[in-house]
Amino acid sequence: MKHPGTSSGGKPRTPRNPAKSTGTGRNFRNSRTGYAYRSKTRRDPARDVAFQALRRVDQDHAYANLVLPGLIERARLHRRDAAFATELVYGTLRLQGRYDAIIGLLSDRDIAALDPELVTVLRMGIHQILQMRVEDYAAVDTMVDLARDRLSAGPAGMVNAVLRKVTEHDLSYWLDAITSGLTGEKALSRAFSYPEWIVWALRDALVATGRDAGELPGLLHAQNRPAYVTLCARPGLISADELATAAETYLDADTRLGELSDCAVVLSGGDPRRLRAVERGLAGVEDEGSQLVAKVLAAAPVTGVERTWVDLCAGPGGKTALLAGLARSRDVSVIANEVSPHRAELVRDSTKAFTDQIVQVLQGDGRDFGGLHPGKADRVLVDAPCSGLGSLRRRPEARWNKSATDLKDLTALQQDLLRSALETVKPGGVVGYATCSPHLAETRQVVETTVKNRADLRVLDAPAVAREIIVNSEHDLGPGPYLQLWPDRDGTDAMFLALIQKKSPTEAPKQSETDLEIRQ
Ligand SMILES: C[S@@+](CC[C@H](N)C(=O)[O-])C[C@H]1O[C@@H](n2cnc3c(N)ncnc32)[C@H](O)[C@@H]1O
Repeated sequence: MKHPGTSSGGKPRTPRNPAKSTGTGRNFRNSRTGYAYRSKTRRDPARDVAFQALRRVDQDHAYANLVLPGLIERARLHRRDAAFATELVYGTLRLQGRYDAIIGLLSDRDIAALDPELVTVLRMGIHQILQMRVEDYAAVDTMVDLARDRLSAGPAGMVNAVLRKVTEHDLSYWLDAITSGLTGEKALSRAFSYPEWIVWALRDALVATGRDAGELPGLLHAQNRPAYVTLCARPGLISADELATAAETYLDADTRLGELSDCAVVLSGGDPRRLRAVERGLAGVEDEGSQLVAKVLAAAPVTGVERTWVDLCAGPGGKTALLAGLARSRDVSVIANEVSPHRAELVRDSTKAFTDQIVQVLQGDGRDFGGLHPGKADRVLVDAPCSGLGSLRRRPEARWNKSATDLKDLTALQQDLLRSALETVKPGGVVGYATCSPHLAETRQVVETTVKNRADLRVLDAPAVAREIIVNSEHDLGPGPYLQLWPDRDGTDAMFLALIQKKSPTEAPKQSETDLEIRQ
């Protein structure tokens, strides 16, 4: 099979593969992840930090993005080493399914019978050899040292033997080897390192949104690449241009403005927390797809004078803060609701640049909100808790922590939250139902089950609303009525948005308008 980003054929690899990617990709000036053999000392600090982080994720089910910064800080890694450790951790986690298949070919024991710490070292080594700009000898030697240091001499010998065999061939050879005899989704699952149920889910979602199943490998590849950090310049507080200038000046980063959201500033690198605008809440880290979801909801047609918007599942508050900026300019206030006390605090922090008159944060179960505040809001956002299959670029371990059975509870919760939102919105108002997952069970099926037989509701054409406000009006957002963004097509997380309007009382309900075709 052909795999994006690899050369064809299974030739023995040259000592240094110029096609190797750092994984950080697209032509920004200051990419600094190139990293060779750092020292001859036993414990290479960057690799040791990566090992510890990977063990915490494996053992304690920790989130890489939460444990890694602390480990980097404690080890006092410099910027280049920190970038190396980050790439090693994220890349190893994403591609561990592929690497486990290679280990399976090279080991005489089943991978489940191997010491998990040894498996971690092997995965790290294979990632450096096949994916990173690290010389083979450096990858092998440092991993042998790490195994000797963290494990013992026996496993170090196995690390040496396995990794040396890996260096004998290039990525293309190994992809052919691990997919030999497999076809279709099984082969894609192996090669691109996804659980098979996710491959099927992404395929079904692609096809349902009018795309070709042949685009699936490109999507899987895109979800394996790290996402650029994107900032949102909150409307009325700072402009995207001002924010970009600040990032270039203080982070020494290259920037580009968004193609979809006029608030978006994409960074080539740098720690955005160091920006005063971020510290003061004038801007925040937020994927362009998430920004677009909030902006499209704010742009949807509603009737009557607007007073209140509600964000039903607000934590940690990225979309609330963007909505607040837009609401302020229209003399509207925002109520942000969040069930988790900790995340409600995060919403307060995200919206600290706005007064209490603009944003009020409540802590409570969103499922009860509609019953408590019926007809309260002109616009309601339900950014529902979901499987997160659309943000795998940012959550490297997520694909391994979720299972298809998790979806049952999630979709029940999503339906309850959507029903509550529909109670909260006043006639003539609009509910935006969003997920950072393209899974059909969490997206259109939730919407279609909920609006079925409700003559008082209509589903609006979300891509049509989006087209009116996106920066590049030529950008193809696919057919409506739902907006489904894709990392490979749009460069965003795979966010979903449905806009549902509650008809105003003067409108005679027409049953045909809600007779959506439900796909089983
Ligand atoms: C996808 S996140 C929302 C992200 C947020 N809109 C943003 O842009 O920062 C979903 C949120 O829903 C919250 N949540 C889960 N169950 C909830 C419930 N029953 N009521 C309200 N919020 C809930 C989660 O704690 C989580 O913070």
